[in-house]
Amino acid sequence: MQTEKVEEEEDAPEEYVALCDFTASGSEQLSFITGDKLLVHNKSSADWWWAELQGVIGYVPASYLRLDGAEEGDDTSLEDPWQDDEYFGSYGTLRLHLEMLSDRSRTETYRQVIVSNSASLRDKVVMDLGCGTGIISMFCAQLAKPSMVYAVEASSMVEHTRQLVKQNGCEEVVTVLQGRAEELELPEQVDILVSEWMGNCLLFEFMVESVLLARDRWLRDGGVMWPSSAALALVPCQADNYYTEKMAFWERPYGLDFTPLQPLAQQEFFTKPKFSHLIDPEDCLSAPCDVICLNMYTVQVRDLEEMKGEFQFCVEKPGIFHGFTAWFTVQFESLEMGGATVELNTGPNSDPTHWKQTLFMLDRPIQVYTGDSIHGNIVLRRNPVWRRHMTVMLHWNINSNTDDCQANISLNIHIHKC
Ligand SMILES: NC(=[NH2+])NCCC[C@H]1O[C@@H](n2cnc3c(N)ncnc32)[C@H](O)[C@@H]1O
Repeated sequence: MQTEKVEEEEDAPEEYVALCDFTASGSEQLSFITGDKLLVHNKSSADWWWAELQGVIGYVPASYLRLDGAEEGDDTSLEDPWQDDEYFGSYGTLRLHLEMLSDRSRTETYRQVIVSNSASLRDKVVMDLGCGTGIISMFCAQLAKPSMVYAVEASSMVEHTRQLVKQNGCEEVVTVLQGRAEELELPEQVDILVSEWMGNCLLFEFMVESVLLARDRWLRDGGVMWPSSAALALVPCQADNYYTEKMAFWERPYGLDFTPLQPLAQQEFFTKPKFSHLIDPEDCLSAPCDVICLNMYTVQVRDLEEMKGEFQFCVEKPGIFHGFTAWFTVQFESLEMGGATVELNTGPNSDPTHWKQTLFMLDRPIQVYTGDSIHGNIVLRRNPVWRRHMTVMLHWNINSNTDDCQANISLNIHIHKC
Protein backbone atom coordinates (compact mmCIF):
# COMPACT_ATOMS: atom_id res chain seq x y z
CA MET A 1 0.00 0.00 0.00
CA GLN A 2 1.56 3.29 -1.02
CA THR A 3 1.96 5.68 1.93
CA GLU A 4 3.37 8.67 0.03
CA LYS A 5 1.56 11.90 0.93
CA VAL A 6 -0.63 13.23 -1.79
CA GLU A 7 0.70 16.40 -3.36
CA GLU A 8 -1.94 19.13 -3.60
CA GLU A 9 -3.64 18.85 -6.99
CA GLU A 10 -4.48 21.95 -8.93
CA ASP A 11 -8.13 20.84 -9.36
CA ALA A 12 -9.56 19.83 -5.98
CA PRO A 13 -10.35 16.14 -5.70
CA GLU A 14 -14.00 15.13 -5.43
CA GLU A 15 -15.34 13.48 -2.29
CA TYR A 16 -17.16 10.16 -2.77
CA VAL A 17 -18.86 7.92 -0.25
CA ALA A 18 -18.39 4.13 -0.25
CA LEU A 19 -21.61 2.21 -0.92
CA CYS A 20 -20.18 -1.05 0.36
CA ASP A 21 -16.99 -2.66 1.67
CA PHE A 22 -14.06 -3.31 -0.64
CA THR A 23 -10.99 -5.39 0.24
CA ALA A 24 -7.88 -4.56 -1.76
CA SER A 25 -6.16 -7.53 -3.32
CA GLY A 26 -3.05 -5.94 -4.71
CA SER A 27 -0.52 -3.44 -3.38
CA GLU A 28 -1.86 -0.81 -5.76
CA GLN A 29 -5.40 -0.94 -4.36
CA LEU A 30 -7.11 0.75 -1.44
CA SER A 31 -9.46 -1.03 0.98
CA PHE A 32 -12.46 0.75 2.44
CA ILE A 33 -15.72 0.05 4.25
CA THR A 34 -19.28 1.25 3.65
CA GLY A 35 -19.63 4.92 4.48
CA ASP A 36 -15.92 5.79 4.12
CA LYS A 37 -15.38 9.16 2.43
CA LEU A 38 -12.73 8.92 -0.25
CA LEU A 39 -11.06 11.75 -2.15
CA VAL A 40 -10.97 10.84 -5.85
CA HIS A 41 -7.90 12.42 -7.46
CA ASN A 42 -7.95 10.82 -10.87
CA LYS A 43 -10.59 8.84 -12.74
CA SER A 44 -7.87 6.95 -14.61
CA SER A 45 -10.39 4.58 -16.20
CA ALA A 46 -14.13 3.92 -16.20
CA ASP A 47 -13.73 1.12 -13.68
CA TRP A 48 -10.78 2.06 -11.45
CA TRP A 49 -10.12 5.48 -9.88
CA TRP A 50 -7.05 6.82 -8.03
CA ALA A 51 -8.31 7.82 -4.60
CA GLU A 52 -7.20 8.70 -1.10
CA LEU A 53 -8.48 7.63 2.29
CA GLN A 54 -6.92 9.09 5.43
CA GLY A 55 -3.74 10.02 3.62
CA VAL A 56 -3.28 6.65 1.90
CA ILE A 57 -3.81 6.37 -1.86
CA GLY A 58 -4.54 3.57 -4.30
CA TYR A 59 -6.92 2.25 -6.95
CA VAL A 60 -10.59 1.79 -5.98
CA PRO A 61 -13.52 0.26 -7.96
CA ALA A 62 -15.59 3.21 -9.22
CA SER A 63 -18.83 1.23 -9.11
CA TYR A 64 -18.59 1.00 -5.30
CA LEU A 65 -18.70 4.80 -4.88
CA ARG A 66 -21.29 7.57 -5.05
CA LEU A 67 -20.58 11.29 -5.21
CA ASP A 68 -20.92 12.56 -1.64
CA GLY A 69 -24.03 14.64 -1.07
CA ALA A 70 -25.86 13.00 -3.98
CA GLU A 71 -28.98 11.61 -2.33
CA GLU A 72 -30.15 8.09 -3.09
CA GLY A 73 -32.90 9.53 -5.29
CA ASP A 74 -30.50 11.79 -7.26
CA ASP A 75 -28.75 8.83 -8.78
CA THR A 76 -31.64 6.79 -10.09
CA SER A 77 -29.27 4.09 -11.30
CA LEU A 78 -28.68 3.17 -7.65
CA GLU A 79 -32.37 2.41 -7.30
CA ASP A 80 -31.90 -0.19 -10.00
CA PRO A 81 -28.93 -2.32 -8.90
CA TRP A 82 -30.16 -4.99 -11.32
CA GLN A 83 -30.10 -2.36 -14.09
CA ASP A 84 -33.32 -4.00 -15.27
CA ASP A 85 -34.39 -1.12 -17.51
CA GLU A 86 -31.16 -1.42 -19.47
CA TYR A 87 -31.05 -5.24 -19.23
CA PHE A 88 -34.61 -6.02 -20.34
CA GLY A 89 -34.46 -3.07 -22.72
CA SER A 90 -31.57 -4.77 -24.52
CA TYR A 91 -33.64 -7.94 -24.86
CA GLY A 92 -36.62 -6.00 -26.20
CA THR A 93 -34.84 -5.51 -29.54
CA LEU A 94 -33.83 -8.20 -32.03
CA ARG A 95 -30.03 -7.71 -31.87
CA LEU A 96 -29.34 -10.11 -28.98
CA HIS A 97 -32.02 -12.59 -30.05
CA LEU A 98 -30.56 -12.69 -33.55
CA GLU A 99 -27.12 -13.32 -32.04
CA MET A 100 -28.42 -16.17 -29.90
CA LEU A 101 -30.56 -17.73 -32.64
CA SER A 102 -27.62 -17.47 -35.08
CA ASP A 103 -25.52 -19.45 -32.59
CA ARG A 104 -26.16 -22.90 -34.09
CA SER A 105 -24.13 -24.79 -31.49
CA ARG A 106 -26.22 -23.29 -28.68
CA THR A 107 -29.61 -23.58 -30.37
CA GLU A 108 -29.06 -27.07 -31.87
CA THR A 109 -27.97 -28.34 -28.43
CA TYR A 110 -31.31 -27.30 -26.91
CA ARG A 111 -33.12 -28.88 -29.85
CA GLN A 112 -31.14 -32.10 -29.36
CA VAL A 113 -32.11 -32.14 -25.66
CA ILE A 114 -35.81 -31.93 -26.63
CA VAL A 115 -35.52 -34.52 -29.40
CA SER A 116 -33.59 -37.05 -27.32
CA ASN A 117 -36.14 -36.71 -24.50
CA SER A 118 -39.26 -36.37 -26.63
CA ALA A 119 -40.92 -39.57 -25.38
CA SER A 120 -40.41 -38.66 -21.73
CA LEU A 121 -41.67 -35.13 -22.33
CA ARG A 122 -45.15 -36.49 -23.18
CA ASP A 123 -47.83 -34.99 -20.89
CA LYS A 124 -45.22 -33.08 -18.88
CA VAL A 125 -45.52 -29.44 -17.72
CA VAL A 126 -42.52 -27.32 -18.76
CA MET A 127 -41.34 -23.82 -17.88
CA ASP A 128 -39.08 -22.07 -20.37
CA LEU A 129 -37.52 -19.34 -18.25
CA GLY A 130 -36.45 -16.31 -20.25
CA CYS A 131 -37.91 -17.74 -23.46
CA GLY A 132 -36.94 -14.73 -25.60
CA THR A 133 -38.47 -15.41 -29.03
CA GLY A 134 -39.85 -18.72 -27.70
CA ILE A 135 -37.56 -21.01 -29.71
CA ILE A 136 -37.12 -23.62 -26.95
CA SER A 137 -40.86 -23.64 -26.19
CA MET A 138 -41.67 -24.14 -29.85
CA PHE A 139 -39.12 -26.96 -30.07
CA CYS A 140 -41.00 -28.62 -27.18
CA ALA A 141 -44.39 -28.17 -28.90
CA GLN A 142 -43.09 -29.30 -32.32
CA LEU A 143 -40.81 -32.20 -31.36
CA ALA A 144 -42.57 -33.61 -28.30
CA LYS A 145 -46.01 -33.69 -26.74
CA PRO A 146 -45.88 -31.93 -23.37
CA SER A 147 -49.23 -31.06 -21.83
CA MET A 148 -48.19 -27.43 -21.28
CA VAL A 149 -45.21 -25.13 -21.80
CA TYR A 150 -45.13 -21.86 -19.84
CA ALA A 151 -42.92 -19.55 -21.89
CA VAL A 152 -41.90 -16.77 -19.48
CA GLU A 153 -40.30 -13.56 -20.72
CA ALA A 154 -39.83 -10.26 -18.91
CA SER A 155 -38.87 -8.02 -21.85
CA SER A 156 -41.15 -6.36 -24.38
CA MET A 157 -40.12 -9.09 -26.86
CA VAL A 158 -42.96 -11.10 -25.32
CA GLU A 159 -45.62 -9.57 -27.56
CA HIS A 160 -43.71 -10.83 -30.61
CA THR A 161 -43.19 -14.18 -28.92
CA ARG A 162 -46.97 -14.61 -28.69
CA GLN A 163 -47.22 -13.88 -32.41
CA LEU A 164 -44.50 -16.41 -33.27
CA VAL A 165 -46.17 -19.10 -31.13
CA LYS A 166 -49.43 -18.53 -33.00
CA GLN A 167 -47.69 -18.25 -36.38
CA ASN A 168 -46.15 -21.69 -35.81
CA GLY A 169 -49.32 -23.35 -34.58
CA CYS A 170 -48.06 -23.87 -31.03
CA GLU A 171 -50.67 -21.87 -29.13
CA GLU A 172 -52.46 -25.03 -27.93
CA VAL A 173 -49.40 -26.13 -25.96
CA VAL A 174 -47.40 -22.93 -25.34
CA THR A 175 -48.70 -20.24 -22.97
CA VAL A 176 -46.63 -17.05 -23.11
CA LEU A 177 -46.45 -15.13 -19.80
CA GLN A 178 -44.90 -11.71 -19.39
CA GLY A 179 -42.95 -10.92 -16.23
CA ARG A 180 -39.96 -11.88 -14.13
CA ALA A 181 -40.14 -15.64 -13.63
CA GLU A 182 -39.42 -15.36 -9.91
CA GLU A 183 -42.30 -12.91 -9.43
CA LEU A 184 -45.17 -14.04 -11.64
CA GLU A 185 -47.84 -16.56 -10.66
CA LEU A 186 -47.98 -19.87 -12.49
CA PRO A 187 -51.24 -21.88 -12.34
CA GLU A 188 -49.31 -25.05 -11.41
CA GLN A 189 -45.93 -26.53 -10.53
CA VAL A 190 -43.74 -27.70 -13.40
CA ASP A 191 -42.01 -31.00 -14.14
CA ILE A 192 -39.17 -29.44 -16.12
CA LEU A 193 -37.54 -26.01 -15.79
CA VAL A 194 -35.55 -25.30 -18.94
CA SER A 195 -33.64 -22.06 -19.46
CA GLU A 196 -30.75 -20.67 -21.44
CA TRP A 197 -29.38 -18.39 -18.70
CA MET A 198 -25.63 -18.60 -19.18
CA GLY A 199 -23.67 -15.37 -19.53
CA ASN A 200 -20.00 -14.56 -20.13
CA CYS A 201 -17.82 -16.52 -17.71
CA LEU A 202 -21.00 -18.58 -17.10
CA LEU A 203 -22.45 -16.21 -14.51
CA PHE A 204 -22.27 -12.65 -15.83
CA GLU A 205 -25.76 -11.06 -15.92
CA PHE A 206 -26.59 -13.37 -12.95
CA MET A 207 -29.78 -14.52 -14.63
CA VAL A 208 -28.98 -17.78 -12.83
CA GLU A 209 -30.39 -16.18 -9.65
CA SER A 210 -33.81 -15.98 -11.30
CA VAL A 211 -33.53 -19.64 -12.36
CA LEU A 212 -32.78 -20.73 -8.78
CA LEU A 213 -35.63 -18.64 -7.33
CA ALA A 214 -38.03 -20.07 -9.93
CA ARG A 215 -36.71 -23.59 -9.15
CA ASP A 216 -37.44 -23.14 -5.47
CA ARG A 217 -40.90 -21.80 -6.20
CA TRP A 218 -42.20 -23.71 -9.22
CA LEU A 219 -40.23 -26.93 -9.80
CA ARG A 220 -42.10 -29.87 -8.27
CA ASP A 221 -40.23 -32.39 -6.12
CA GLY A 222 -38.35 -34.72 -8.41
CA GLY A 223 -38.63 -32.21 -11.26
CA VAL A 224 -35.80 -31.74 -13.77
CA MET A 225 -33.54 -28.77 -14.30
CA TRP A 226 -32.17 -28.17 -17.80
CA PRO A 227 -29.25 -27.44 -17.64
CA SER A 228 -28.81 -29.89 -14.74
CA SER A 229 -25.24 -28.79 -14.03
CA ALA A 230 -22.71 -26.21 -15.18
CA ALA A 231 -18.93 -25.81 -14.93
CA LEU A 232 -16.46 -22.97 -15.44
CA ALA A 233 -13.28 -24.21 -17.16
CA LEU A 234 -9.87 -22.48 -17.01
CA VAL A 235 -6.56 -22.94 -18.79
CA PRO A 236 -3.21 -21.06 -18.74
CA CYS A 237 -2.52 -19.77 -22.24
CA GLN A 238 -0.47 -17.76 -24.67
CA ALA A 239 -2.08 -14.63 -26.13
CA ASP A 240 0.72 -13.18 -28.17
CA ASN A 241 -1.46 -11.36 -30.69
CA TYR A 242 -3.43 -9.58 -27.97
CA TYR A 243 -0.27 -8.78 -26.02
CA THR A 244 1.38 -7.37 -29.14
CA GLU A 245 -1.70 -5.35 -30.03
CA LYS A 246 -2.20 -3.75 -26.60
CA MET A 247 1.28 -3.71 -24.98
CA ALA A 248 4.18 -4.34 -27.33
CA PHE A 249 2.68 -1.71 -29.65
CA TRP A 250 4.02 1.08 -27.40
CA GLU A 251 7.67 -0.03 -27.75
CA ARG A 252 8.49 1.59 -31.09
CA PRO A 253 5.44 3.14 -32.85
CA TYR A 254 6.69 5.14 -35.85
CA GLY A 255 10.25 4.92 -34.53
CA LEU A 256 9.39 6.60 -31.24
CA ASP A 257 9.64 5.21 -27.72
CA PHE A 258 6.15 5.16 -26.13
CA THR A 259 7.05 2.68 -23.35
CA PRO A 260 6.15 5.21 -20.58
CA LEU A 261 2.54 4.51 -21.60
CA GLN A 262 2.82 0.80 -20.89
CA PRO A 263 1.73 1.02 -17.22
CA LEU A 264 -1.35 2.90 -18.40
CA ALA A 265 -1.97 0.27 -21.08
CA GLN A 266 -1.65 -2.47 -18.48
CA GLN A 267 -4.18 -0.73 -16.23
CA GLU A 268 -6.58 0.10 -19.05
CA PHE A 269 -6.47 -3.12 -21.08
CA PHE A 270 -5.32 -5.90 -18.76
CA THR A 271 -7.33 -5.20 -15.58
CA LYS A 272 -10.55 -6.38 -17.12
CA PRO A 273 -11.36 -9.52 -19.08
CA LYS A 274 -11.49 -9.71 -22.86
CA PHE A 275 -14.91 -11.32 -23.40
CA SER A 276 -14.72 -11.71 -27.14
CA HIS A 277 -11.62 -13.91 -27.12
CA LEU A 278 -11.35 -16.90 -29.46
CA ILE A 279 -8.49 -18.98 -28.14
CA ASP A 280 -6.58 -21.21 -30.55
CA PRO A 281 -6.23 -24.70 -29.01
CA GLU A 282 -2.50 -24.39 -29.82
CA ASP A 283 -2.30 -21.49 -27.32
CA CYS A 284 -3.36 -23.67 -24.39
CA LEU A 285 -0.27 -24.37 -22.29
CA SER A 286 -1.85 -27.32 -20.47
CA ALA A 287 -5.06 -29.33 -20.26
CA PRO A 288 -7.95 -27.21 -18.92
CA CYS A 289 -9.65 -27.95 -15.64
CA ASP A 290 -13.11 -27.23 -14.23
CA VAL A 291 -12.56 -24.71 -11.43
CA ILE A 292 -16.19 -24.09 -10.42
CA CYS A 293 -19.05 -26.59 -10.71
CA LEU A 294 -22.73 -25.86 -10.11
CA ASN A 295 -25.29 -28.52 -9.32
CA MET A 296 -28.48 -26.80 -10.44
CA TYR A 297 -30.54 -28.81 -7.94
CA THR A 298 -28.59 -27.85 -4.84
CA VAL A 299 -26.79 -24.55 -5.49
CA GLN A 300 -28.35 -21.69 -3.50
CA VAL A 301 -28.61 -18.00 -4.39
CA ARG A 302 -26.40 -17.15 -1.38
CA ASP A 303 -23.69 -19.42 -2.85
CA LEU A 304 -23.47 -17.04 -5.82
CA GLU A 305 -22.05 -14.22 -3.66
CA GLU A 306 -18.59 -15.79 -3.67
CA MET A 307 -17.48 -18.92 -5.51
CA LYS A 308 -13.96 -20.33 -5.17
CA GLY A 309 -12.04 -22.92 -7.14
CA GLU A 310 -8.57 -24.41 -6.91
CA PHE A 311 -6.46 -25.28 -9.92
CA GLN A 312 -3.20 -27.04 -10.69
CA PHE A 313 -1.92 -27.02 -14.27
CA CYS A 314 1.11 -28.96 -15.51
CA VAL A 315 2.64 -27.07 -18.44
CA GLU A 316 2.75 -29.42 -21.44
CA LYS A 317 4.94 -27.33 -23.74
CA PRO A 318 7.32 -24.37 -23.43
CA GLY A 319 5.77 -21.01 -24.21
CA ILE A 320 4.88 -17.56 -22.95
CA PHE A 321 2.27 -17.57 -20.17
CA HIS A 322 0.27 -14.42 -21.03
CA GLY A 323 -2.89 -15.19 -19.10
CA PHE A 324 -5.78 -17.53 -18.36
CA THR A 325 -8.70 -18.30 -20.64
CA ALA A 326 -12.10 -19.27 -19.21
CA TRP A 327 -15.22 -20.79 -20.75
CA PHE A 328 -18.13 -22.93 -19.55
CA THR A 329 -19.91 -26.22 -20.18
CA VAL A 330 -23.48 -27.12 -19.23
CA GLN A 331 -24.99 -30.60 -19.02
CA PHE A 332 -28.59 -31.71 -19.64
CA GLU A 333 -29.37 -34.98 -17.90
CA SER A 334 -31.73 -37.41 -19.61
CA LEU A 335 -35.33 -37.67 -18.40
CA GLU A 336 -34.91 -41.43 -18.67
CA MET A 337 -32.88 -43.32 -16.11
CA GLY A 338 -29.51 -44.12 -17.63
CA GLY A 339 -30.23 -42.04 -20.71
CA ALA A 340 -27.39 -40.11 -22.36
CA THR A 341 -26.49 -36.66 -20.98
CA VAL A 342 -26.28 -33.88 -23.57
CA GLU A 343 -23.50 -31.28 -23.12
CA LEU A 344 -22.99 -27.77 -24.51
CA ASN A 345 -19.26 -26.98 -24.46
CA THR A 346 -18.17 -23.40 -25.25
CA GLY A 347 -14.45 -24.25 -25.14
CA PRO A 348 -11.75 -24.09 -27.84
CA ASN A 349 -12.15 -27.73 -28.90
CA SER A 350 -15.88 -27.42 -29.58
CA ASP A 351 -17.90 -25.61 -32.24
CA PRO A 352 -17.64 -21.84 -31.65
CA THR A 353 -20.52 -20.11 -29.87
CA HIS A 354 -21.56 -16.47 -29.46
CA TRP A 355 -20.07 -16.55 -25.96
CA LYS A 356 -16.60 -17.27 -27.40
CA GLN A 357 -14.11 -17.44 -24.50
CA THR A 358 -12.90 -14.96 -21.84
CA LEU A 359 -9.22 -13.95 -21.59
CA PHE A 360 -7.68 -12.70 -18.33
CA MET A 361 -4.23 -11.18 -19.01
CA LEU A 362 -1.40 -11.22 -16.48
CA ASP A 363 0.36 -7.98 -15.49
CA ARG A 364 3.38 -9.27 -17.39
CA PRO A 365 4.01 -12.42 -19.42
CA ILE A 366 6.23 -15.19 -18.10
CA GLN A 367 8.27 -17.80 -19.92
CA VAL A 368 7.18 -21.28 -18.81
CA TYR A 369 8.60 -24.71 -19.55
CA THR A 370 7.29 -28.24 -19.89
CA GLY A 371 6.71 -29.68 -16.45
CA ASP A 372 6.22 -26.33 -14.72
CA SER A 373 3.34 -26.32 -12.27
CA ILE A 374 0.91 -23.37 -12.29
CA HIS A 375 -1.30 -23.72 -9.26
CA GLY A 376 -3.55 -21.42 -7.30
CA ASN A 377 -7.16 -20.40 -6.96
CA ILE A 378 -9.90 -18.37 -8.58
CA VAL A 379 -12.55 -16.37 -6.71
CA LEU A 380 -15.71 -15.03 -8.37
CA ARG A 381 -17.13 -12.33 -6.12
CA ARG A 382 -20.51 -10.90 -6.97
CA ASN A 383 -20.67 -7.12 -6.93
CA PRO A 384 -22.55 -6.10 -3.76
CA VAL A 385 -23.98 -3.01 -5.49
CA TRP A 386 -24.42 -3.93 -9.17
CA ARG A 387 -26.11 -7.29 -8.93
CA ARG A 388 -25.45 -8.42 -12.50
CA HIS A 389 -21.67 -7.89 -12.18
CA MET A 390 -18.83 -9.75 -10.54
CA THR A 391 -15.12 -9.48 -9.85
CA VAL A 392 -12.83 -12.36 -10.77
CA MET A 393 -9.63 -12.80 -8.78
CA LEU A 394 -6.87 -15.18 -9.78
CA HIS A 395 -3.99 -16.00 -7.44
CA TRP A 396 -1.29 -18.39 -8.55
CA ASN A 397 2.27 -19.58 -8.07
CA ILE A 398 4.62 -21.20 -10.54
CA ASN A 399 6.99 -23.94 -9.54
CA SER A 400 9.61 -24.31 -12.20
CA ASN A 401 12.51 -26.69 -12.09
CA THR A 402 14.28 -25.39 -15.18
CA ASP A 403 18.05 -24.73 -15.17
CA ASP A 404 18.26 -27.12 -12.22
CA CYS A 405 16.97 -24.43 -9.90
CA GLN A 406 13.73 -24.45 -7.96
CA ALA A 407 12.14 -21.08 -8.70
CA ASN A 408 8.96 -20.39 -6.81
CA ILE A 409 7.43 -17.27 -8.31
CA SER A 410 4.54 -15.92 -6.29
CA LEU A 411 2.67 -13.41 -8.42
CA ASN A 412 0.31 -10.67 -7.44
CA ILE A 413 -3.35 -11.41 -7.21
CA HIS A 414 -4.91 -10.31 -10.43
CA ILE A 415 -8.16 -8.44 -10.26
CA HIS A 416 -10.67 -8.44 -13.03
CA LYS A 417 -14.02 -6.76 -12.83
CA CYS A 418 -16.61 -7.71 -15.37
N1 LIG B 1 -28.22 -16.57 -21.76
C1 LIG B 1 -28.29 -15.28 -21.58
N2 LIG B 1 -27.35 -14.60 -20.93
N3 LIG B 1 -29.34 -14.63 -22.07
C2 LIG B 1 -30.30 -15.31 -22.91
C3 LIG B 1 -31.65 -15.39 -22.25
C4 LIG B 1 -32.11 -14.07 -21.79
C5 LIG B 1 -33.63 -13.92 -22.01
O1 LIG B 1 -34.28 -14.18 -20.77
C6 LIG B 1 -35.02 -13.04 -20.37
N4 LIG B 1 -34.91 -13.00 -18.91
C7 LIG B 1 -33.81 -12.81 -18.17
N5 LIG B 1 -34.11 -12.85 -16.87
C8 LIG B 1 -35.45 -13.08 -16.77
C9 LIG B 1 -36.36 -13.24 -15.70
N6 LIG B 1 -35.94 -13.18 -14.42
N7 LIG B 1 -37.66 -13.49 -15.97
C10 LIG B 1 -38.09 -13.55 -17.25
N8 LIG B 1 -37.28 -13.40 -18.33
C11 LIG B 1 -35.97 -13.17 -18.08
C12 LIG B 1 -34.38 -11.86 -21.09
O2 LIG B 1 -35.30 -10.80 -21.26
C13 LIG B 1 -33.97 -12.49 -22.40
O3 LIG B 1 -35.03 -12.50 -23.34
